[in-house]
Order: sequence, then structure tokens, then C-alpha cells
Amino acid sequence: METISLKREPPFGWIYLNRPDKLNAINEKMIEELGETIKQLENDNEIKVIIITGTGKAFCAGADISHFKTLNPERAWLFAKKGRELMDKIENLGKPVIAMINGYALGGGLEIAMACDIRIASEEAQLGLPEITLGIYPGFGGTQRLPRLVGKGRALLMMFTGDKITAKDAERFGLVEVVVSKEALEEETRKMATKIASQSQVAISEIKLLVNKGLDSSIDAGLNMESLGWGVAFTTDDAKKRIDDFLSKRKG
Ligand SMILES: CCCCC/C=C/C(=O)SCCNC(=O)CCNC(=O)[C@H](O)C(C)(C)COP(=O)(O)OP(=O)(O)OC[C@H]1O[C@@H](n2cnc3c(N)ncnc32)[C@H](O)[C@@H]1OP(=O)(O)O
Repeated sequence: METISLKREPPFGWIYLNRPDKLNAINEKMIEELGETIKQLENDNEIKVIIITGTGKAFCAGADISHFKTLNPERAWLFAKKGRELMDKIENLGKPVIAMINGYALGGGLEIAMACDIRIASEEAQLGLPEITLGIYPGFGGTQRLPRLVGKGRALLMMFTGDKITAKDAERFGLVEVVVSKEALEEETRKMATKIASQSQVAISEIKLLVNKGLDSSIDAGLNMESLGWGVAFTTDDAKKRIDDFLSKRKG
């Protein structure tokens, strides 16, 4: 692959956005290759947690601006459509996806991170949706996902100004869950991923689905989905074993 590299390390699948000389800017090839890689890891039973990060000093500096010049309206529409479908795919994947933000996460790069389930960032990272400075606006889901994470006012302020924010501020606003030093980033991500990978994969997958669908539904519909699904999670061999283990330890 030209723009993505994959490190298969069961139970983890590490996806690297890999155009470091262009700060991992997203072109059509990257959308295509990231989609293929996600599909490959989705069908790989040994992979329980997917981690997306960037090679070099950036997570991703957004859509490739030099590429914009080559797009006619039809290709631009298709690029945005394919990008949006890829973000939806990541968000709805039956496996947890962590964005390990190692540097700039801007424009389409932040939109990839926002489609992931959890964001862990290095202290040096800077995040933002600077599309407005180019006279455009986010096209891979940013206008919808940012306000859901940080609230309407903060999201509008970020998109109206295009200003970059620090990882610490992003954590304060709820855009990033964890901030660590650059040196600790990979190790802390591994710790987080190890803990998640050790849980029941059925339960993890159901939680993800319930949270995502629940946030788009009424509280009543969400609570009903939770009750209906709960009976299924309860009957898995994994749940039975964990419950038996707990009870037998208490008896012993
Ligand atoms: C059609 C659907 C669109 C979907 C919606 C998405 C839209 C977007 O994402 S628009 C892009 C939003 N991103 C930006 O506006 C960020 C642009 N980049 C920067 O502002 C800076 O590069 C920086 C602040 C992130 C880093 O600055 P610095 O450390 O000084 O590094 P350089 O500027 O020298 O960058 C190194 C190298 O990378 C190229 N590059 C950086 N970002 C992009 C980009 N988004 N697209 C294309 N190329 C990018 C930069 O041009 C340099 O390349 P060379 O000049 O060949 O060395």
C-alpha cells in the first residue's frame, strides 16, 4: 500500500496513516486503502482492538489541499462521499477503534479521530477544523461529530475561527479522553488497548452499538434497546465463564 501501513500484532491491529512528508494528508488513495485495511481487520478474528495513528510528526493534517486543485465538482463530491462513508464505517465497526493522536490532527485528520471510539493524545498534539481558512467547511462528518463531543457553542467557535487547540484544552472540552507525554503515548495506548481486548468482545461490541445508536435516539428507545440486547450478552459462554469464575473464587 502507498498511503497506509498495517502492523498486525494480535490482539491489536495498528493502522498508520503513512504520508509523513505531507503530514499524512488524505488523498483519494488513502481513503481507498484505509477502507480496505479496516475491512481486513474487521474480518480478522484475532484482532480485538484497532489503533489508528500517524507516521512522523503528525496524526493527519487533513485532506490533501494540493489535491483539491485537481478535483472537478463530481470528483470532489465523490471524495467527500467516500470519506464520509469511511468515517461511518469506523464509527459503526463491531470492534473498538482508538485514535492515538501523535501530533497535528486537523481537518479531515480530526474527522478520522472523531469517528474513532476513544482518543488518546500526546501533549504536543494540536487539534482543529481549519477548513474555514480555505473558504470551505468540514466534509467528513466534522459539523456533526464535533458538536456531539464538545457542545454546540465550542464546536461553532472552532469551526468559525479554524483555530487549533492544544491537547490539554481538547481534553478539557471532551474532544480527547486522555493526554500523556509524547514518550508515554504508545505505552499508555497499549495499556488501554490491552484492558479493552481482555473483555468480552460481544459485550464491547454491544456497548458500542448501544451508545452510538442510543445517542441518535430518544432515551426511551435507547433504554429499550439496552434491555432487549442485555438478555443476549448474558447468555454468551464468555459471560457464563466470567460469572462462574467470580463465584468460585468467592467460595474458595
Ligand atoms: C473534498 C472533501 C473534503 C473533506 C473535508 C476536509 C477538508 C480538509 O481537511 S482541508 C485541510 C485542513 N488542514 C489544514 O488546513 C492544515 C494545513 N497544514 C498546515 O497548516 C501546516 O502544514 C501545519 C500547521 C499542519 C504544519 O506546519 P509545518 O510544521 O510548518 O509543516 P509544513 O507546513 O511545512 O508541512 C510539511 C509538508 O506537508 C504538507 N502539508 C501539510 N498539510 C497538508 C495538507 N492538508 N494537504 C497537503 N499538504 C499538506 C506541506 O505542504 C509540506 O509539504 P512540502 O511543502 O512539500 O514540504
